[in-house]
Amino acid sequence: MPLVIGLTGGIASGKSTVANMLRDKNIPIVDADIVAREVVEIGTDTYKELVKEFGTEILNDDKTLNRPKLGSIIFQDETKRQKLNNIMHPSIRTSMKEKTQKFLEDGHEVVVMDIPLLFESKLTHLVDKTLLVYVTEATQLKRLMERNDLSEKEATDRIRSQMPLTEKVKLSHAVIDNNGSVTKTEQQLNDILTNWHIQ
Ligand SMILES: CC(C)(COP(=O)(O)OP(=O)(O)OC[C@H]1O[C@@H](n2cnc3c(N)ncnc32)[C@H](O)[C@@H]1O)[C@@H](O)C(=O)NCCC(=O)NCCS
Ligand SMILES: Nc1ncnc2c1ncn2[C@@H]1O[C@H](COP(=O)(O)OP(=O)(O)OP(=O)(O)O)[C@@H](O)[C@H]1O
Repeated sequence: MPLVIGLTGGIASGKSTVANMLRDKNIPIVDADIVAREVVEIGTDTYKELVKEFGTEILNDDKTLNRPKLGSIIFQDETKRQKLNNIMHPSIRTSMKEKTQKFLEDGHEVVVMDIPLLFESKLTHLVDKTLLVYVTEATQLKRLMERNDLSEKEATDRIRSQMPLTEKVKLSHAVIDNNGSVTKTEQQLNDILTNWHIQ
């Protein structure tokens, strides 16, 4: 029986780090953040709707999306973020379903969907198992500020725009604690895959 795993977490909790470990095991990953970039390439319907809603101020000189600018608008304004979600999420969802289906048709037994907003967007029906990458809020804040070069306020706004990771723990089939070393994270991942009879 093929298995679709929903890999989730919070912003900067370590989903990509775990996704890379799974990729090294030749498990295909369908990454929502990558798909979210594809659906807003210049000229797509989603791109046009975004410009209509938020104006040309969200574009760079070469007409590509100015991601830091759009991020600074939507992460400090819940209403605007909801508008962005309403414009982008349908096309992201459609594309993710198609990509996953394609991997299954190609004969892959396990496919991972990496979806940061798996619980917030109520997408759990798309997957068989949910795997959470958990960190404390202190670790999350520190890693997010460092990785994205954000102020504490900017990083906190982003974290607050998502369901608390402590809530996601209760909803997940398995949890990886990524507060420690990458090696410890990999050991936990391997144990979970063994439990799920994947390796
Ligand atoms: C606002 C955008 C342009 C900022 O781009 P940027 O390159 O700075 O960030 P990136 O795309 O790498 O996202 C980083 C993380 O932010 C968080 N995040 C992104 N969008 C949202 C959102 N609408 N609500 C809550 N958290 C979000 C996720 O944890 C994601 O992994 C971009 O995040 C985006 O297009 N967001 C809308 C699409 C979306 O909801 N993506 C989340 C996965 S479905
Ligand atoms: N166990 C760890 N120890 C130290 N640093 C880590 C660990 N895991 C991840 N990091 C670092 O924390 C940051 C966030 O990790 P990563 O990019 O994997 O998170 P993410 O959940 O995919 O983030 P996003 O959803 O925002 O794209 C990165 O800079 C990464 O190198």
